[in-house]
Amino acid sequence: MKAQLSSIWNSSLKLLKEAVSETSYEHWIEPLKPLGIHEGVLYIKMPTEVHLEIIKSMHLDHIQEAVNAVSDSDLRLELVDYNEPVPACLEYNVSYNTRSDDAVTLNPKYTFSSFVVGESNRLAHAAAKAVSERPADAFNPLFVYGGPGLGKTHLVHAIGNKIKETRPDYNILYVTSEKFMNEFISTIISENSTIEFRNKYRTCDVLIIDDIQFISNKDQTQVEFFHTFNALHESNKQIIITSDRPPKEIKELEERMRNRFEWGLIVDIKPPDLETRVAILKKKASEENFAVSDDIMFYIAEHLKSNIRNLEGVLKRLMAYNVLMGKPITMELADEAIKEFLNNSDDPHINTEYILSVVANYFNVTSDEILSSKRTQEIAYARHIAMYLIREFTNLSLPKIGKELGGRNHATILNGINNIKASIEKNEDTRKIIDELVKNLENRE
Ligand SMILES: Nc1ncnc2c1ncn2[C@@H]1O[C@H](COP(=O)(O)OP(=O)(O)OP(=O)(O)O)[C@@H](O)[C@H]1O
Repeated sequence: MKAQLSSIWNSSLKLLKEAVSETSYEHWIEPLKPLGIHEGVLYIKMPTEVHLEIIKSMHLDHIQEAVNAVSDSDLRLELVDYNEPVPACLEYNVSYNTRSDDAVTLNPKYTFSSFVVGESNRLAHAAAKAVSERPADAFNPLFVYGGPGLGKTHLVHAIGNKIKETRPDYNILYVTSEKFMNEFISTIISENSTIEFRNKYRTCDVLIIDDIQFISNKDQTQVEFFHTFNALHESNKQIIITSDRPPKEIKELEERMRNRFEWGLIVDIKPPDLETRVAILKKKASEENFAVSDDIMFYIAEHLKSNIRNLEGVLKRLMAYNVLMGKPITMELADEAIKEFLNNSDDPHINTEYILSVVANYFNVTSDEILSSKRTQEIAYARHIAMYLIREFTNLSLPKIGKELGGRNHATILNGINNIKASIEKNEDTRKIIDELVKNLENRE
């Protein structure tokens, strides 16, 4: 397979050299690294974020044509971003030699200093710092949960990077639970590899396991992970876990596993507020030496609220437009880039009417009752929740929200929103209700 891979790639490079300009070839194509072929897909690693953007927008067709011309079968191309691990399907034959793994999988860019702290992630950040300073002593396990693209992986890599820096002799393993499962499956066929696998996972000093929810309905993998967890915990080694939800909401997770996750500290990361989103954008832009005006930063941050990966995506897209096509960064260009990244949760079509209907349905009342002047406790609470969600999901000003909510004044709306904000801080139930409603809003047909 390796011989086939290098022969296809080398022959493709020859064609590509003819097909594109010398500069493009040298800058963008030559540094690409073919990782492997699996089930008709050729995986190509991008050395930097800018390569990914440039290849996608300018050279993907060239590469596809060249690969088609030199291979017997149709191969689809899959671009692997610089910070993504080698796809699990290419990894079945990896050796379980532990020491080199951490260097490959911990992203050196994900550090505490590149992580922006705001209200939404303050506790998670503080806990992560404590664990990085006192592994296995502060909180064990540390369980970090939150929605997609909110910085869980970044934070746990930061712990790994910090420990690596301060304790170079530590053996740190970072793995997604999917990779853990794939490696575990491949051990089933040979006793030797089972020993190697257990050696690898049960003797490390720090195990970071990402997206644990993935193993929820995988019984055998859960059992293996349970024993791994016990072995590490008993020998006082640090375990760090991430998930898209808290342990009690992971369905089909064994009770004994759930129980162990609760031994240490469970912290969540919430979607960041506007100021934090702007601060993240500024940080990312300055890391790339990319100048964007404050107006445009705010504009992007106001439109993309629930996933930082999308914020970054817009910035990268603007960089590509700017670097490749020499386009000046304007509001219109930002708008164009934003449209490509708007997902349901940032969808401008989540409007007042829709939010009202979802909230009314949840509380088993009608939209009209929320709009009315009724003051029963339940309706007033539902009304405040609606105010809060409308503010979060739309760009409406307070007076506009007031107008759409039955002609209330802006002070009433502000009061309602502040009530919910305060309640989220001190009342677990309100936070849960908001989380559920956000899911309902995002999952609309
Ligand atoms: N507070 C932050 N400061 C700086 N960058 C951040 C922050 N939060 C997230 N990011 C960036 O957003 C991107 C997505 O973050 P990350 O991959 O850590 O999210 P995640 O929560 O693990 O998502 P998923 O559950 O989808 O895997 C990363 O590039 C990360 O650097």
